[in-house]
Amino acid sequence: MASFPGRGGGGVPPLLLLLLQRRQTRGCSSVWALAAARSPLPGRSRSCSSGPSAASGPLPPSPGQAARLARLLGFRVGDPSNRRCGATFGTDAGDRPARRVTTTRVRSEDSATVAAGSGGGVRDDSLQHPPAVGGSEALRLMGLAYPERWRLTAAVGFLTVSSVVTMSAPFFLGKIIDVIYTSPTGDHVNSLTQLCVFLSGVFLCGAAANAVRVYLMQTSGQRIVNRLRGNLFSSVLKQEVAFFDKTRTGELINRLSSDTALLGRSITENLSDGLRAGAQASVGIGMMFFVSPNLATFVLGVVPPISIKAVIYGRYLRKLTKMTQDSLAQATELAEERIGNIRTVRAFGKELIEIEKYTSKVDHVMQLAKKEAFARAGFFGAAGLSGNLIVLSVLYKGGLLMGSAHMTVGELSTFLMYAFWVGMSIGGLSSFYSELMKGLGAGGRLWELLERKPVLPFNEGVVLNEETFQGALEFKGVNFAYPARPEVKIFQDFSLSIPSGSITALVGPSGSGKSTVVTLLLRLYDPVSGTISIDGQDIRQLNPAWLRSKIGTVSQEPILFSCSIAENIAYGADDPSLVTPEQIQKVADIANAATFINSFPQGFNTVVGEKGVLLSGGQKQRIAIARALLKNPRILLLDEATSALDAENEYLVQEALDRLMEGRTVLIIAHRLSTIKNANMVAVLDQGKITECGKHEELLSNPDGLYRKLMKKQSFISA
Ligand SMILES: Nc1ncnc2c1ncn2[C@@H]1O[C@H](COP(=O)(O)OP(=O)(O)OP(=O)(O)O)[C@@H](O)[C@H]1O
Repeated sequence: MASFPGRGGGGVPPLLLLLLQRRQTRGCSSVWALAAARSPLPGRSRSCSSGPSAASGPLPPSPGQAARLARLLGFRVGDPSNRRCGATFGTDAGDRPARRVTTTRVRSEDSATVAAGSGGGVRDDSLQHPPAVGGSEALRLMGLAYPERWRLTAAVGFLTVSSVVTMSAPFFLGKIIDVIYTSPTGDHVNSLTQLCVFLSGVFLCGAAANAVRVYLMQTSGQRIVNRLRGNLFSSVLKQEVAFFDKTRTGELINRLSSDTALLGRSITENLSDGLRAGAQASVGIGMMFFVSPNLATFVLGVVPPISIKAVIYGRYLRKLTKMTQDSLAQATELAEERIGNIRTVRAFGKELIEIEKYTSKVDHVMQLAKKEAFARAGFFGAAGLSGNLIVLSVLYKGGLLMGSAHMTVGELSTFLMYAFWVGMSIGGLSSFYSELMKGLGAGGRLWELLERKPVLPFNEGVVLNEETFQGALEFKGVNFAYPARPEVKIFQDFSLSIPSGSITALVGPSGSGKSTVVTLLLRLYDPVSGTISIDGQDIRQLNPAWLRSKIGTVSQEPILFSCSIAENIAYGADDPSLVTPEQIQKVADIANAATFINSFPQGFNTVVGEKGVLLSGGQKQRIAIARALLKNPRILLLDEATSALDAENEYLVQEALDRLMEGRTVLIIAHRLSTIKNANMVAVLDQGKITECGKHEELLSNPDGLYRKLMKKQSFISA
């Protein structure tokens, strides 16, 4: 039987060797290097980091990005096998009975459409800069965690159990080493077995407690994030359209995906990691003093100066990392925009120029990354060296203490293990702090959005009597400028009266403000002065949601959502989930859409692709008309298609529009002579006001009128 060296014997105990090996296999060449490496560097992966912790990784792609990526990877966007909106229509799905169409309940699709269309442009600076982090932010964070208080309390309980086990392990392992080294041969087997069995039980409890803690923390974090995302999305969708004019869509998506995850993680997993690190660091330091005050004083004299240098270096690294990330973000932004608009890039033949632009951006990323790699290499080299020197000096000092019978081999092992834990925990604490600050910063940006009151009300105000509602429209002395460009006056003393049940054609030069009339009627913006009324009631008094439910719109290029044709049509109803396949079939028939829809293999279940990209212009128009028919609005706002539809398509769309217009108050931005001729009244818009108004023939008879000039320009008349 092998004999073990006794007390004060030379050589490193096997457990120590194991410990040293373990540290090295974790990719860090010393305890302190590992601790320091964990601490100051942003973007490092951390333990238990799935779920909300995904915040520190790359953002998940938006639906638009996903679709674009899918196309790049060779998937057909809209392929039923990878579609996202999966409602089936009629009995197409085999022998299953017809199912009702289900879509999210959102009112006024066209207001959403206009909102989406008007996005981009000026950045809302308030969303760019995170507000200063203060005590109120911390309180709000706690408020967010409040609904999860019982889960979190239980998690903290399990955390305590697992930490106690973790921190008692070195003590007992030291005892085992002493038993091995000091008990007489034969005797130590019993004690060793007993201690190992006991410790296995303790470790098992610790492992179970840790597993439950991780589960509780992760689920609580995800629940908080989900609640936060729901509230945020609801707050964003209720904002006035001018808000979207000033705020980038990407900015909002970032808030929804990244900031919410960061915040959720910060108050659950990160908090739990921080608490554990704090407790373990203090217990560990206490135990180091308990095991050997002499050695503990020596270690605490050596480590802090090295740690301070590591922190300073870490900050420099963090700055470099941020610069690299910013530069990468610019490259990604360029790639996203160009790939998203590949048709335009292709049409202009700018592929090579774009590749060059992207390459130069990526080269810049490379230069920064090289600098970062150099700094990181130096950091890890220095950290590894100092860590190893610390371990060596502790071993040297500990060896001397063992030689003078002030320490046993087990105590030295215990001491080293506690030192290891303290190093890890201090690293964890500094990482906790930086994550907490990130979370608080993200929180600051989120509160702003969450608490932002829309300038225009969303769903409050007067609702008119449905029975007597006529839908007569009137603009009186309206002055208007878009909030994003207040200095450009679009309307000045604009007045127009549209009797109920009549068809009014609005004509005017490009940019004169025809579409703006539609946005004002939908109350996407309020006039600066003057009134817009419906049945004599100022629309500012009306409930905007009710008002929009009475107005149907069909724009030149209707926006469809990336789900089935049936779902797109059902979107027009107040509650799409109540729409039956028969109703959809009926409006599709009236809109001259049923024939082409039924010619698709999937019929009404055909997925139309992002913004309806898989359909032709005329087909999209007819689906939009069917959607408007289902809405059955009293007032119709139409923007006639200018794009050249082929004769057949034009006839079908026109016939569908004629049916749609029957018995409603219609304002039509007219581009075709036949529409203008059939209108009850033609209004000519120029330089912010209505300059002429009357029947086609009356206006034509004015030789100096703008109307006549416009007709001539469009070759509707010859002289
Ligand atoms: N969201 C917006 N923010 C700021 N300015 C806008 C916005 N939307 C439109 N404008 C500006 O308002 C003016 C009127 O635009 P509008 O789209 O109403 O004209 P239009 O007569 O419909 O033009 P077209 O016949 O070319 O479609 C234009 O100068 C345009 O640049």
